[in-house]
Formats: sequence, C-alpha cells, structure tokens
Amino acid sequence: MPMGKSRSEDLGRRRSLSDFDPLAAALLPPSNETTEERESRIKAENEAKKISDGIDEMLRQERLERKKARAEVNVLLLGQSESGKSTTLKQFQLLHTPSAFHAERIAWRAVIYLNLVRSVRRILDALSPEADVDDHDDESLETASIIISSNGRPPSAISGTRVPKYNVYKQRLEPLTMLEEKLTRLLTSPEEDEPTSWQQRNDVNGFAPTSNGRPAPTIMIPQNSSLSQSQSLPVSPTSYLSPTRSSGSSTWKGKEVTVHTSTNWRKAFPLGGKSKSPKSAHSGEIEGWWEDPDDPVHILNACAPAIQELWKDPNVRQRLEEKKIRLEESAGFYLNEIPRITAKKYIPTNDDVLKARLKTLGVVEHSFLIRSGANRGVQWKIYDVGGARNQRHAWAPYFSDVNAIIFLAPISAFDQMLTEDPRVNRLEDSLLLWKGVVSNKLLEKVNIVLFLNKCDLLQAKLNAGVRLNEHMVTYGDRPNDYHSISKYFRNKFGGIHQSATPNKERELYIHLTAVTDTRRTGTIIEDVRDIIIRGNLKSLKLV
Ligand SMILES: Nc1nc2c(ncn2[C@@H]2O[C@H](COP(=O)(O)OP(=O)(O)OP(=O)(O)O)[C@@H](O)[C@H]2O)c(=O)[nH]1
Ligand SMILES: [Mg+2]
Repeated sequence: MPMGKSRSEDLGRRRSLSDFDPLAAALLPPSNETTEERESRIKAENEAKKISDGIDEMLRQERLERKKARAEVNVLLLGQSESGKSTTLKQFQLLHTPSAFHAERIAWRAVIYLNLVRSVRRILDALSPEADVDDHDDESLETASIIISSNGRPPSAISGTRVPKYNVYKQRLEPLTMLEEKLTRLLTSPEEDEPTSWQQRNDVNGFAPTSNGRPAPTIMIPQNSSLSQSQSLPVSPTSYLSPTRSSGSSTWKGKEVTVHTSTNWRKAFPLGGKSKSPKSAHSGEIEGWWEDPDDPVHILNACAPAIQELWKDPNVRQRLEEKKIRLEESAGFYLNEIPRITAKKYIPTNDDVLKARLKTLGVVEHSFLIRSGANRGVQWKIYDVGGARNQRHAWAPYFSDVNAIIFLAPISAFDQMLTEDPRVNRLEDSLLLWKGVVSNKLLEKVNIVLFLNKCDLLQAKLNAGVRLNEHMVTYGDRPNDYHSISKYFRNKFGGIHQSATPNKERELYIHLTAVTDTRRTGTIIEDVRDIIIRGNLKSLKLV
C-alpha cells in the first residue's frame, strides 16, 4: 500500500474500479428518494431484518440443539444388585473400546481368583457338620445363588448325605482360607469392609458430592489402551500389598466380592511393564507374576487337584443339591474350569471378565465416543450405579439430565431372595423398582429400554425342574416352559409400564437378554444405541 493513503480510501478506490457489484448497485436506494419514500423504505427494511434475525436465531438454536444432541447422550443403567448392570457396561466397553478392555483383562485376575476361592469356601461351609445346625445363619444367604425353599422349610431340615472326605478336603484346602483373606484385603479399600466395584474413583469413600449433589464421577477407560499383552506383563499383586494395612480382620469372611477404588485393586494388579520392567538377562527382575513366589497363583495352583476332587465328588454334589445350592447359577462361577483358571500363566479371557463378580458402590461414569452410520460421533456417558438397597439413594441426582435408561431385571431370580433382605423375593423387588422408575415424573420424557436379563439361567432353572408358580402364585397353572414364562414376564413388566407411566406416548423397548453372551448382547446394544439416538433426536424435535 502506498504511503500516506488511508486503507479505506484505498479500498473504496479499488472497489469502484474493479469490484463493481451490479447487484449491490441495484439494491442501493434511488438517488432522488423523497423523505417519505426513505422512511417507508427504512421501515420495510427494519421489518425484513427482524424476520431475518428471527430465522437466524431459529437456525442458531437448531444448530445448538443438533450439536447438543450430537455431543452427549446420558444413559443410566438401573436395576437391583446382581441384575447385570456392570456386565452390560463391560459389553459396551468390549464393543467400543476393545483394546482398553483387553489391556484390563489381567487386572481381573485377582477378582476371578477371589470368586473361585469363595465358591470353594461356600462348598466347605455347606458340608461342615456345624452347618446343619447353623443353616439359618445369614452367611448362607451371602449371594443370590442360594435357593430358598418355597415351603419355608430350612434346607438343613432335610437329612443330609455325609461326605466322608470332608475333613481331608478341609485340611488340603486350608491354604485357601488365608488366600481369601489376603485377596479380600487386597481388593478392599482401607475405608471399606467389603470390596466393591472395580471402576476408578476419585474419592475415598465413594461419595465426593459435587454442587449438583452427585458423587464426583470419574472416567475409567484407561488411556494406555495401546498396551499390548506382550508389553504388559504384570507382577504379583501381593508385592503391592500395603505394609501398613492391618493383617487381622473379623469382617472379611462372607462379605460379597466387591472392589472399590483404583487406589487399591488396580494398583495391586498393575498392567505390568509400567511398574516393573520386563526381565533382563542381567537385572534379575522378574518376568511375570508366575515368578513371584508371593503371587496367589501358587497357592491356587497347588490346591487345584483338591478343588477338582471336591467339585467332582458325587457326595459333595448330592449334599449341595439337598441344600438347594446351585453354584453353577451363581455369580463368579469358575469351578468347571479349574485347571485353566489356576494355571500359572493364566490370563483371563473376555468371557472370564464378563463372568467375574464385583459389586458396585455409588455411581460411576464412563465415556464413549459412539459412531453410527454417517454420524460424526456422539459422546455417550454411561452411569453404572450400585443396585443394592443401600445404594439406591444415589440414583436420583442423575435423573434430571438423563436421556435414556437401560433397566435390568434378572428374571431367573424368581426363586431367590435379596442378599440385603432375605425376606424379600428378588423378582418382587425388581417389579417394585421397575414401577418406581417408570412412574417417576422426572423421568417421563426419558426413553426406557428394559432388559429381562439372565435368560440363560432362567432356561437352566426351568430345565432343572424349578416351577415358577411355586414362587409366584399369580402364574397359576400356565406351562412352565421358557417361551410361556418369558412372555409372561414381558407382559407383566410391560403392563406395569403402561399403567404407571405418566407419559402414555412413551414407547417401551423390551429385550430378553443374557448379557454375559457377547454375540447376542452386541447385536442388542447396537439396536439400543439406535433407539436411544432416535429417541434423543425426537425429544429435541429434530426428526
Ligand atoms: N449367566 C449369566 N450371568 C450373568 C448375566 N448377567 C450378569 N451375570 C453375572 O451376574 C453377576 C452380577 O452381575 P453385575 O453386572 O456385577 O451386577 P450389577 O447389576 O452390576 O450388581 P451391583 O453392582 O451389585 O448393582 C456377574 O457375575 C455377572 O457375570 C446373565 O445374563 N447370565
Ligand atoms: Mg455393578
């Protein structure tokens, strides 16, 4: 630009020479415009501008809402304890962040070991001669897998098969008692007396309330999802046991298998590679947990033949049947795979992780970027809640901005009682909870998807001859087969929704599920994803 000339002068000159715009010129007011003409023109222009601004604002709002719809979908997983919420979340992870899921598998070893050791102890407890006089003890109800006889007669009233080798088993499996205590301690935060959910938490006690009354959530998807198995050889969890923890506790035994904060179990079972470098020829460092003499695998491996004998002993099976204990149907069941699970270099498979049982405490947030079709990706926040009765108070603060709920009701639980309150039937509890959720005014605009879960266990139970009408008189004398019963539950839950919902327009989506089954659940999750996205757009009036 030549010196001494202003920029606007220059621009004006250039416009007049080369940027002559015939349209702009045509729109200019006539040079001989009268005052009235000018006033009426300006009035008309102002009105046109008002209309145009209105349209702009509408478009801006729409863009904003579109962006909002694209940016975030909040999904709450609800249902009673052991209904399968955390397992559903694992399936979401497996589908959307598979490498992270794989990288985490090794960390589940401690939980799986504890699940296995607890199954063994439950067998020994059931065989114990004292158990015959002590069967009403709450400990026998520690998980939902204990079947309460419908006639109210305690199972111990049935005269029992003796297990001649009981004392031999007890002696050979004695090391597992210490191991159970050790693993429980490892997986339990010092502030808790029972281990809980494996998800990462910021707070110490599970509730660090924020301004909206919610516990501060954390995202657990590991950042180091690039860790491959070969890079991530873990070391023994026991090397990480805090030396300051007390070694004596009277509360560990019989508590449900649960893990609380990342400060304990995930550190205790590091992904390896990070905490210790792989073995080098000269350093003498260990290559993996199997070389650490303190690792739990050695005790388990040594006890494996005795566990195997115990589980295969016909007298034991007979005794368990008499006591109506069906371990196969219980959470965290690994007794049919003892050699594989107790092998020194055992690495949990996807299915093992899906079967592992850890109780969730509080509410934990997980984020996924989910793409579907041409969609650029939607940020999903999935909230996994603790379903036990003393955990449900934490749900309500999440109701205000949730877009969808996946409610899980384990329909195989019709003959079981709540662990929290052995007087309450689990299915009754699920139905009441369901009614509470679908009738909630705050949730009237929320899309609801119902998973009638544990259908595989329902099928197994019916095959074993368990009758629904012995536990649910309203079923009457309808056929006791899977098809009729699943249809009955579908109608029952659907009917409650229909009569209790404050929003009669709301469509309810019901799926019969077995969320431990990856193939079936993958398809269902994709369906649910589309339903939720569609419902979300609809509620924003964008489609
Ligand atoms: N066989 C079978 N097992 C299931 C199914 N769904 C869940 N499980 C198992 O049941 C146990 C409990 O499942 P979770 O997902 O931990 O239950 P939850 O609803 O998160 O329970 P809380 O955290 O206590 O509220 C786990 O061991 C699961 O592997 C199913 O459909 N079939
Ligand atoms: Mg859970």
